[in-house]
Amino acid sequence: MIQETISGWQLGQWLEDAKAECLVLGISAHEVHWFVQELTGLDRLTLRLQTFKQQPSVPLQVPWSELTQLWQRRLTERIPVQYLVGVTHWRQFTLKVSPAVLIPRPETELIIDLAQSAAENLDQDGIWADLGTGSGAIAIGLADIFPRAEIHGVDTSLEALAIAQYNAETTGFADRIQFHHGSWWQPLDFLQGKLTGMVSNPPYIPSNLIPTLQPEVAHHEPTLALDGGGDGLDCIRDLVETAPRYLRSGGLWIVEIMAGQGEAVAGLLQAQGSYSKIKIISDLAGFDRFVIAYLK
Ligand SMILES: C[S@@+](CC[C@H](N)C(=O)[O-])C[C@H]1O[C@@H](n2cnc3c(N)ncnc32)[C@H](O)[C@@H]1O
Repeated sequence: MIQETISGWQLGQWLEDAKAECLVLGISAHEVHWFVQELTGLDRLTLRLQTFKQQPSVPLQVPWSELTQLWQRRLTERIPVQYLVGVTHWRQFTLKVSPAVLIPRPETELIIDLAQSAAENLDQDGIWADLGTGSGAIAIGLADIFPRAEIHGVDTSLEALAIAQYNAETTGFADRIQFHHGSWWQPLDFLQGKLTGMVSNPPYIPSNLIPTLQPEVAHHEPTLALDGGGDGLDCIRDLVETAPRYLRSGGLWIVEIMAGQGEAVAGLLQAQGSYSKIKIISDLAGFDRFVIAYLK
């Protein structure tokens, strides 16, 4: 609901100041536009071309005082802008986020395309699982690319599952995705041997690295979503060991990993003995980012 307006000229002045503050703190100046875009009715092009400066009044979705206070919290507390505005954009979706969920990352968008191409010769109408669903992003992406598939999303966090459910509803996929509370496969016991594919972006950061991450991540994103134990591979080890019981023969196993973990994860899959066609896949920046395998 529009509660207030501000003159285009005043907004222009504020934007200039906010961008200068970003420069000092090493925050991308794009964030200011993104922040204003979410909290006003202005679109990206209008902000970039600054045509709003001639507008006598720009409508706001929150009072001006609240908008500026939120921005101050961005700068002083290093709260991610997505948590401040309550949404993020991921693939073609606008997803609700809160500090209860990891902010879905642009690099994770690729896992959906990978699942699609890796599943070309599989039964795409089958049953798919997104283990560690968080905001529900991957489950929603899978529902989108596999229009007749049955999707299951699992998380141990009830707060995350409430957000995932909300996102499934607002994106129109609620009837295609079932969310379950529990640890990895445990709530999917009834699907043993039936899964066409498992897609997961599990916690994979080594515990001792978490305090060294940028403050937006280390202080504000849920540790449950980040911490992969001593070497970062605790959850992945679990998924390597347990997935063969749930995947059907030929079923797909895809996991997001951290740069440098590719060889170790491929080694775990190899040693487990039930997988074939194990492949490490790099992201657009050229770092190990995903590992794919198929159940023999
Ligand atoms: C890295 S986040 C990924 C969230 C989302 N899938 C994404 O890609 O944006 C990892 C998720 O795994 C969940 N998680 C951690 N341990 C889990 C477990 N034992 N069983 C199920 N989910 C778990 C966390 O709550 C978090 O939502």
